[in-house]
Amino acid sequence: MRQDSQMLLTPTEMALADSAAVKKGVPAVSLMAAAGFAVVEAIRRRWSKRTVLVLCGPGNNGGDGFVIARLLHTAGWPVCLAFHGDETSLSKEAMHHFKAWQGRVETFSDALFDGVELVVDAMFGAGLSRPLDARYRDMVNAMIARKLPICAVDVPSGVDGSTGKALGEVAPAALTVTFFRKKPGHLLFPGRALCGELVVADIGIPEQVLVDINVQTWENSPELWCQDYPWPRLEGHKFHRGHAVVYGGESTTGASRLTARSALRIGAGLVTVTAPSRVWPIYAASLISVMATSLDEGREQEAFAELLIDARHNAICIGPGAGLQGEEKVRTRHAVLSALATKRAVVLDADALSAFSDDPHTLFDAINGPCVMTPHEGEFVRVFPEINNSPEINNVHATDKVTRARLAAKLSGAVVLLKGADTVIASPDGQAIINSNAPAHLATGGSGDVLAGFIVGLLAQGMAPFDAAAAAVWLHGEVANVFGIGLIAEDLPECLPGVLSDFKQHYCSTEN
Ligand SMILES: NC(=O)C1=CN([C@@H]2O[C@H](COP(=O)(O)OP(=O)(O)OC[C@H]3O[C@@H](n4cnc5c(N)ncnc54)[C@H](O)[C@@H]3O)[C@@H](O)[C@H]2O)[C@@H](O)CC1
Ligand SMILES: [K+]
Repeated sequence: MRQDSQMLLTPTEMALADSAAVKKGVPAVSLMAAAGFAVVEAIRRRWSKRTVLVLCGPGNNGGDGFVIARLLHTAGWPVCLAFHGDETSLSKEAMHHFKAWQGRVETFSDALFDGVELVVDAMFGAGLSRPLDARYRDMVNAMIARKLPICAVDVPSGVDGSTGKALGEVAPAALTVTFFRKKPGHLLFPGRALCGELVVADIGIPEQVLVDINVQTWENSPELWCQDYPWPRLEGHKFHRGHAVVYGGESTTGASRLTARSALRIGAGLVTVTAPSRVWPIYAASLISVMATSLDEGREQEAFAELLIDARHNAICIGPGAGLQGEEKVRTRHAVLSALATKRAVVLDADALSAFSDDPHTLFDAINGPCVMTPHEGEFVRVFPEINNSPEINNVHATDKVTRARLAAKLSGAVVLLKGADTVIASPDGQAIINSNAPAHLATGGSGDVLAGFIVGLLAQGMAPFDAAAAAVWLHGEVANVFGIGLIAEDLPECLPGVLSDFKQHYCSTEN
């Protein structure tokens, strides 16, 4: 996966990009000037001339602040610049711009905010390595108390650009201007909420610097996977579009029915729900284009395994409504192991994951083929308890969602889709995608069942697990955006066709 435009750079990777640009002949002073210029442009597009306070920290984030103060002053804005740090430790480029500032340099104090209408937060960016020292913290608290609009340079001070974690109190920005590429911390919560509107500015770093940086994290977008999207082909027929099997349980039958319908809507040629014979009539009476197969009473496990002997059943989803009570749990576990033994594409969601909370390694050992796991945070903790105690993540910078999902993928051998407002999809080879298009109203009962259905439907059509997971998550979010408030899970598959045709028109212009 190379899609340069969607790459997310960690602060360390951004520093590599920065120094590679300097090696290629772009002076560091110019990069800083361009960064400051971009922030001023963004400010002037959003706010009319007003009194501005620019708070500058000790590193290059503060250096950008010196440029911003100078350019706003030149444009006739009333500007107050305050700096806290050791002047003699400024980098060469920051010193250059510090000297170019002709006005007064104020020391940090609460009184600075009097009469101010906009604050530029240029205290800390990529170089933040620990919670803020007291003087900076006081300014952050003052910003929070005054409720003034804030434009943050690179990230709101206190947000870790790599993890999105807040190292202490953070004043939320109305606008954040970052440079060259977004950082993971702009998309991961709470960072995402603290950034406000996010602008990415070109500051003259040549794109070629990315070739030597082994970027492993992307923002989800159709550009990452639209080339491999399995559109129906004229010469194809339903058997070419795969046959998904969805394991149906006894008590919550709606969940697997939603999954099955979603798999069909996203284009699987055939979808079968299997159900114990006792409850089969419920499925049979309520499903039309989805088929319902009855598993004989007393030999459900064998019957499910026998069904899977037919290799045309090329993608299997277990979890939604599968059941965890008594015998049901035994059957759920057995179904998971039978499905994995086929080495065909398998989606494991909800109960299929929780059923292995006592012995997750039994599950991991069985994964030897294409597999996508879709835990939410609670299920993740149950299935990957060791990750939460791992020494590898035993520091504040690493306990983020991307790191945990990556470790889980490596440990299990499956693509791990860790759900939430900032869903992360990680592959065992270390690649990770952060999703950013999900609206708040997507958090509704059954929406996870639909997501599992979208994934298994794409797997049935031959899409690779990492791409299928990313595509399903993006389409899921997009459908919710298009439908809007009032959405219930049933609406998701019904609203998918319109979203699919818009997506096809936008991203897949050549006919298949
Ligand atoms: N990397 C790039 O390509 C570019 C970076 N630029 C700016 O440079 C910034 C990164 O600069 P730096 O690496 O100097 O990082 P910062 O400016 O974020 O801060 C680093 C400095 O703060 C100190 N520090 C860290 N945590 C502290 C704390 N809690 N309390 C007190 N001091 C603390 C460090 O010892 C170091 O002196 C970016 O965020 C961006 O704003 C721009 O100038 C444009 C180009
Ligand atoms: K900042």
